Amino acid sequence: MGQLIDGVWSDQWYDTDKTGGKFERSKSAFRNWVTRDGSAGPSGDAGFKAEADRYHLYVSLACPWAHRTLIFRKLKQLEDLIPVSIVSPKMPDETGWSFKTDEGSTGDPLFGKDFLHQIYTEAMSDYTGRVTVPVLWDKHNGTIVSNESAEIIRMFNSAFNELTGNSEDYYPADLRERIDEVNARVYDNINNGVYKSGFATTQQAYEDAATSLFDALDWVEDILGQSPYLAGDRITEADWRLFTTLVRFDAVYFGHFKCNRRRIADYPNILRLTRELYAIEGVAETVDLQHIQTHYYWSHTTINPHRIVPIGPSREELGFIV
Ligand SMILES: N[C@@H](CCC(=O)N[C@@H](CS)C(=O)NCC(=O)O)C(=O)O
Repeated sequence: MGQLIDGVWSDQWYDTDKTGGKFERSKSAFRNWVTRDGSAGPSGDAGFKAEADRYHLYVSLACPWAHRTLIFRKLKQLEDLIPVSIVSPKMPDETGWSFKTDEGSTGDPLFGKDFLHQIYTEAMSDYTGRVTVPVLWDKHNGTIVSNESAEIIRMFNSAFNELTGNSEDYYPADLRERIDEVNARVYDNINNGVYKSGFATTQQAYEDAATSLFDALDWVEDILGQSPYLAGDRITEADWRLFTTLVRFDAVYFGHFKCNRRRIADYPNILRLTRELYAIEGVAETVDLQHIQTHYYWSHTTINPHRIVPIGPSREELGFIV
């Protein structure tokens, strides 16, 4: 996995030497917010007003973080307002994410670039850091609004409501404290926990991450035994943030990332939630198992040097379709 250094691509893998074999995720760099009237959001600059034909979303169908933004784009009826470009599922160290159409990318209709790192340098010519999806691009200011999925879904949740007429709220004021609390544990131990387990380079770091992951899944299973959703009786952001990890779990994290104490299919309540969310209109079409499996097994050659992509499982085998 490479990164940009002073605007130049460099093919370095994550350095876990300094952290005792532990994978540590770096912070996203672009942190502006689209708001209803263009005023500043919780971070970054003002000047990103919610408007039609202004923003463009770059995603990978394989990536759980980008997947959150695709789901919110559907749920909030933003498809006509915010077009999307999809990168190739293959992410080689030599180039990072690409727009190769013969590998399943849509290409880059906006700029005609070959690689996602060129979108980052289009925004900031001397950018240093990781080149990640999702990216929310602003055509008006010619820059990246945000490359932080947790914040992009909050923008999608409310900033465009007047344009779409959709006022569904997945982060309602009365549940915020509970949602934040659930998100914190789910992020650290589950969403990012699978990566900490898979990218660990010492036995101890792996065992610590995998153990915390399954403790957290047991905790989620308990919550879902008492209430239909993570924050009570309404579907919220907390459920969607967990969902994108759940739909990948048995297909890639169980094998490729060695998260193999149990499958999601072994947790009745978690499986029930996964199925229910999967069945919501528009959601199944955001789940692309081929991109998911190809990305992980093909791209991480330190874990899977021969790039062999397994033959399954299918949606039916995963139990998503009842
Ligand atoms: N904090 C970011 C993380 C995004 C992220 O790590 N995306 C991965 C794909 S799943 C990526 O693009 N990785 C490329 C890299 O780290 O070089 C977010 O949630 O938006």
